[in-house]
Amino acid sequence: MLEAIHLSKSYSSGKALDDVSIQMLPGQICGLLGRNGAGKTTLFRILCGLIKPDSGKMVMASQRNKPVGGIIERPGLYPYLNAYDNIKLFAGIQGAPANKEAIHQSLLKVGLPVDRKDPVRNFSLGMKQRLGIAIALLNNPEYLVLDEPFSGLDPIGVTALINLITDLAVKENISILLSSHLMGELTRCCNYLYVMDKGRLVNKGTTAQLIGHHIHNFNITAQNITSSIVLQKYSPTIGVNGASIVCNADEIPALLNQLLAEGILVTSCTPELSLEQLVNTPLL
Ligand SMILES: Nc1ncnc2c1ncn2[C@@H]1O[C@H](COP(=O)(O)OP(=O)(O)OP(=O)(O)O)[C@@H](O)[C@H]1O
Repeated sequence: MLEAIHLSKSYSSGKALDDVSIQMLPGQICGLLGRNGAGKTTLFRILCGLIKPDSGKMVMASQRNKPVGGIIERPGLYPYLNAYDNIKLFAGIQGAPANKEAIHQSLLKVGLPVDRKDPVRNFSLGMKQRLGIAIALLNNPEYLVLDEPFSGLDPIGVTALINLITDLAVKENISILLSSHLMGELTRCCNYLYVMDKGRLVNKGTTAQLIGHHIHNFNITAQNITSSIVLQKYSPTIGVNGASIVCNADEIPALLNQLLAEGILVTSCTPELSLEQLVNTPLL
């Protein structure tokens, strides 16, 4: 387990981290949510050992030399080298195995082709993220931190990266911490969420707990939803293919049953996720 305990950090611009504590359990995928300037990157820099906190400490149960790997902001790649040579170079710098077999394994682990010979400047953003992750994994870390990994990716790229992250946590038993200012992506892959605002931790809990406590807007898709009587008690906003309602998450299962009994076939029911709700109504 990795524990960051009461971390604080100030810059000349002010306090970037104020008494922040988090935990990462083996194989857990944690999300760190926060608006721009919330302090996410500062926390990641401390976790990766790039800067020291003014106060607080990190406690890690690990036998490894370099237990934390990560990408802060963008993966730092050599754009004029191909993927193979990038890995070879970083493996050399980090003292990791740099033979052909090890490099091929690194590429395969993140779903990159082993035979692509052109420079990485030609790669899509998603491929560059994968290569960055391969480099972050060179020393077999137990903890991986990824700062804004979904930034700039299209929905297919986001889904592919979520699949890779989930695979790494399950198959390699790596604890992963991801940051984002968007809730949608994090709730799709994280078991546990931390919410930061102005350098402070303002909310935390399992993803299900946070959705259950804080999300009250739901979008229901069903073609014949306008004919529902039961939905009227929620004063729905009716759209072309569905309706939006405000209710508690624990009312949803019964409502879906009632809609089915009315002959309304719901094809999706999605919580409308909002960072504002998590920041403004803390659970801590
Ligand atoms: N090297 C630095 N020198 C001075 N101030 C800094 C430095 N790095 C960060 N800050 C300030 O600390 C605060 C937290 O910044 P940080 O980058 O950690 O937030 P963030 O949540 O990662 O934001 P973003 O999503 O915009 O990257 C901000 O007010 C920022 O301006």
